[in-house]
Amino acid sequence: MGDFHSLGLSDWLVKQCKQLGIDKPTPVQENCVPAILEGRDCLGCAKTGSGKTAAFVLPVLQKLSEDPYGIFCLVLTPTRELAYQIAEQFRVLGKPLGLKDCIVVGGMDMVTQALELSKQPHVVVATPGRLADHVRSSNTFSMRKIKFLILDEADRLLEQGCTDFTKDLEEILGTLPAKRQTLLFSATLTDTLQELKSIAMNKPFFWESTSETRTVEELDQRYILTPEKVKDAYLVHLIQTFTDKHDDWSIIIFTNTCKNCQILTMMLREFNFPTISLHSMMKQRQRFANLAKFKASVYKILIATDVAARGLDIPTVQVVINHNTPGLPKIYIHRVGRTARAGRNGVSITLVTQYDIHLVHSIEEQTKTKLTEYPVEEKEVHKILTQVNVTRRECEIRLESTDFDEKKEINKRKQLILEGKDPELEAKRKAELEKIRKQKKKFKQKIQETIQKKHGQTPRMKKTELAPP
Ligand SMILES: Nc1ncnc2c1ncn2[C@@H]1O[C@H](COP(=O)(O)OP(=O)(O)OP(=O)(O)O)[C@@H](O)[C@H]1O
Repeated sequence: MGDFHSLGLSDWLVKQCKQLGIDKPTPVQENCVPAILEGRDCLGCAKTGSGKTAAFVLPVLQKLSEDPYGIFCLVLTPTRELAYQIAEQFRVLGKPLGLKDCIVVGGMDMVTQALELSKQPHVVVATPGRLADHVRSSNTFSMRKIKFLILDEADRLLEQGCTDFTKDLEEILGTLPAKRQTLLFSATLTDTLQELKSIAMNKPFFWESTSETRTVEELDQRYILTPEKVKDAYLVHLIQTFTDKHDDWSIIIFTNTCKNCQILTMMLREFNFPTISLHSMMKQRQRFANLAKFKASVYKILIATDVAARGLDIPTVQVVINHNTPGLPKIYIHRVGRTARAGRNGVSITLVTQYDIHLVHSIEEQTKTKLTEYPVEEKEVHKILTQVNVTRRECEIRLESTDFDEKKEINKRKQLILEGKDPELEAKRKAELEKIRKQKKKFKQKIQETIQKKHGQTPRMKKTELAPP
């Protein structure tokens, strides 16, 4: 493995890297940096925590130092927290250049952002929705001369998930020059490769790590098979065990909805665990504040929705717990990738109910790894089961007495109006879809039960002896 000099980077940049403890290039950096410096478009697919951010930040800074102007580079990323993290890397590595950056994300003041954009920063780091708003409403800045377009977590930006970025992306791409370098990075590019190749036009350099597995070797991947009603008792037991044994560990718990995130946070606090949450129903300033407190280890436990699944780089995270089994392998890959980063060790534990076993199988198939059972003293879990479930119910009642659901409804209606849709019609359509979804789920569960009855349990995944109360 060479050093950063041999990749074509200047002394000042190599020195900046050293100051950050970055001495030797990782494979994604070693392969992508020279191609980018040659002027090629680039698609880089490497595992979580492998240094993809520096793989695009370093060559951009090198080129910027040779011909500095603004706006030189635009980085798009799916989440607001990630935009701040990327901007920070640019700022730290680009300090000797006097780099000016501008962060354009939703939930923050638009006028301030417009003012900053008009000052022609070297680098703009943005989430697509808010930048598209600026493109539509303002003519005080131009991206006609940008040299680099970077899509970080590129596959997420192109897929039509719960937040669909494609329209905003189209609008933004329309304001960029055709002659530019386009760099696309993610740990999971393969599903969207064809679409990505059409964005990166001039015969992109494609680099993918050759490893058979799609998760890192340093990650110990575990599961616990549990009935739904015992999940929370397992969670409390796991956290108790980890916090008893390790002073300096941080834990991220992923859950499926904002409401569940809120309830679990309340519940764990009742058990005196230093817990904080991160989800999209929170005000943006609160989101940033909570993340900062977690990063500073003021709180050791972060409960989050998938808004925190991608990109966040917090070295102290030793454990990731999936309170629900992710429905898609790639979500699993990004979630568990919040630990075991940059060569460190880490553990992931996925709580699996009998109805999620097929999801685990498809995760294993995609990641080319086997999850192994996490040993738990079931007697200990039994002891706290009632107390945990009563506490959870109390938290649910407390949350119901607040305007949490109402706020969610208002937010949704606002969003629909902004998208030019009729909230009433949408509600009817959604109710119909929900009915169909429930019927399908029931049918699926019946089939699963019949199969399990016929064939007995999957031998590797024995059902835990604990029964729901
Ligand atoms: N060459 C290097 N040597 C040592 N550490 C590095 C090197 N390059 C980057 N790092 C560090 O590794 C950590 C992970 O890097 P980064 O966040 O860029 O990962 P990533 O590949 O983008 O992961 P994800 O897919 O989760 O977004 C960061 O803390 C970064 O400072």
